[in-house]
Amino acid sequence: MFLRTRTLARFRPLLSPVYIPTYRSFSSTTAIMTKVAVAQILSTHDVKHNLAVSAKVVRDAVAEGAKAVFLPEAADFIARSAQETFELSAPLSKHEYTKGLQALAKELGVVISAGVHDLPEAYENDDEPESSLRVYNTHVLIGTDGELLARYRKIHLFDVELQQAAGADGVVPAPKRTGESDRVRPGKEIVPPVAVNGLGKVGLEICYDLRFPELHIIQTRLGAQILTFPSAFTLKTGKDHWATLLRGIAIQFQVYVLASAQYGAHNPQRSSWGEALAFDPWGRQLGRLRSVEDDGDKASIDKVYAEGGEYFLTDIDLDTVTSTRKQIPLAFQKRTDIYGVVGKELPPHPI
Ligand SMILES: O=C(O)CNC(=O)[C@H](CS)NC(=O)CCC(=O)C(=O)O
Repeated sequence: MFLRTRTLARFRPLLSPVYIPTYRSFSSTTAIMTKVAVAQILSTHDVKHNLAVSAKVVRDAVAEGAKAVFLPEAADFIARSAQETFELSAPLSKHEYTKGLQALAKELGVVISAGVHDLPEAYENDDEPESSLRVYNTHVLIGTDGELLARYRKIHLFDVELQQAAGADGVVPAPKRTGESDRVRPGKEIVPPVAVNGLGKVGLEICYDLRFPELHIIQTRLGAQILTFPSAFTLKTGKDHWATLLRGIAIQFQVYVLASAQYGAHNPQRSSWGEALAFDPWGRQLGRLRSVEDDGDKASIDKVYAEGGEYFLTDIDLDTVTSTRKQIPLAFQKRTDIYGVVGKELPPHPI
């Protein structure tokens, strides 16, 4: 009893029924549809080029009526080493790529979401040792006046060892290690969803975060109606996990899911799966771009991508959030009396 009371008290702010105002207005609102673009590009270590490609995507999408454009993780660059990642990174106030997007957002009156790499501002008290080369893997949301609406630094880092398929000779190569935390500092905060005109409340996540439902729970309890995942998925996990996880999130959290993606070979050591996707809160697919597997001839496709990105347009209609949540009222059926242990009290998963 004591434990349960404490647990509930701690989570009380997150348990308030944040959806109620939306329900009240359900029958009286007329649908407001907002067109958005979900993009995929092939970033390299050439920041100027990546900015030019990103800007072209944004301009083209806006010309077709997009009010917001979603660019992928690491849109500013994908570097060839930790050293290069550090050298190409800067505090956001001095960040060439982000400032370029801010100027563009203001010029065109568009909202832009993008993944970038940043370093602490001079005033920030960061625990990282002076000698560290690690940067933040950051999602910026830029408003129509070019202002920074939010900055979310990725909290879950992609430290994994993926088994590789056997080669033609039957020999299984050593597992492929990706140590994102070798070059990235973990973010320390969840950013509450950002209210954006016409889009409702936008929750900011990044790539690997999508595997951590705790973050989606918190984002949706705080009111998120859209969850955004700028990403750069691996070929192996892109093939088996990417689309399924994203659709599952849309259905389980009754949100729009917008997942922009990196596509193709960034350098000889590193490729991304692509397949930018969007789902509505019912789980219907709203748009999809190609994965590298869709393209037999990777080299020629990469050339297309090196010259420009791709995007699809889709409409966000907040009534779909409301109607989905009204039909299947998950938020009101939570058994928080039973699963109050989810969170800090839960012991680590025994391997
Ligand atoms: O390195 C950069 O500059 C940008 N960061 C990334 O590309 C990150 C870290 S390596 N990629 C992922 O999180 C892939 C997750 C993934 O593929 C999965 O969850 O299966």
